Amino acid sequence: MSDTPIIEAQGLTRTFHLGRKSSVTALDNVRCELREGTCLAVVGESGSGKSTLARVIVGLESADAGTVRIAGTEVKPTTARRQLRERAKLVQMVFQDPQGSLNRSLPVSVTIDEMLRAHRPDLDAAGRRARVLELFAEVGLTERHADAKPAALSGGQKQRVAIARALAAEPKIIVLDEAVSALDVSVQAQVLELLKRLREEHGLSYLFITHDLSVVRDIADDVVVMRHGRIIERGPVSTVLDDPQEPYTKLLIASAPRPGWKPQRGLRDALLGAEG
Ligand SMILES: Nc1ncnc2c1ncn2[C@@H]1O[C@H](COP(=O)(O)OP(=O)(O)OP(=O)(O)O)[C@@H](O)[C@H]1O
Repeated sequence: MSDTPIIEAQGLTRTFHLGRKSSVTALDNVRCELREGTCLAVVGESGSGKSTLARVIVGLESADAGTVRIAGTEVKPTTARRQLRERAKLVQMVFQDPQGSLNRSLPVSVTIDEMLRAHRPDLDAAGRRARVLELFAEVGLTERHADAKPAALSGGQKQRVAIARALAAEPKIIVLDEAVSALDVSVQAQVLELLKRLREEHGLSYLFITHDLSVVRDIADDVVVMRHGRIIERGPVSTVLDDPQEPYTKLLIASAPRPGWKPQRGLRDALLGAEG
């Protein structure tokens, strides 16, 4: 772990105009830092701006104001192939639904092969095949999985393929947007263990978007809490989750399911009305 930021975002603001009179400020003067080799979780209710923050940070979305520096270099949204490739070398994204990067009529290894064609021009077809199998082994899958079509794999296995695909670019950072949210609890725990191991082995840094506080406790070092496009609380996970200062964070924690938890009537209303 280190204190050197690998991502530094400052003053990020993004407003979506929905019509002549209506608009949503998805990001409102957001500042955050991801320290190299650590995992920063971004939590908050649906619509609080988590995905927009992730998309602006990786350059998929533009900001109206503010700057993002990755490994010391400012990144801007671009459609230029060369710049996109350079960006992808630094930062990869894994989404909630791995299906998006898989072609249902082709073996799942094809998605990794495509990534290697883009990022490892030094490899010929045999070299890429060997690397594909190495990457599958790294995420706990076999040659049989590599040659299967998406429909033959479980949700957890498809998410492992998505992680292998991200690793194929040999990035420094992986942005995971609700990447374990669709998995059932035991599969989720296995994928989280895999992510922890890969972080150690490859010295990766994670920006981890989630609404699930138990996942935050499991994998993250630091956390930022978002509400209405703003970061309202930040700090080490144990400080923020064990001793929250903001009423909204307290309600977020109180409303999170845990063993013995019973839903409380009106808690969500209280959450929505809490002062941030
Ligand atoms: N392309 C877009 N066009 C219009 N509004 C958008 C767009 N993207 C996001 N928004 C709005 O910006 C706000 C923040 O959305 P965002 O997806 O970042 O939130 P989130 O915290 O990731 O939510 P969720 O957990 O449901 O994915 C929401 O009000 C959303 O409707």
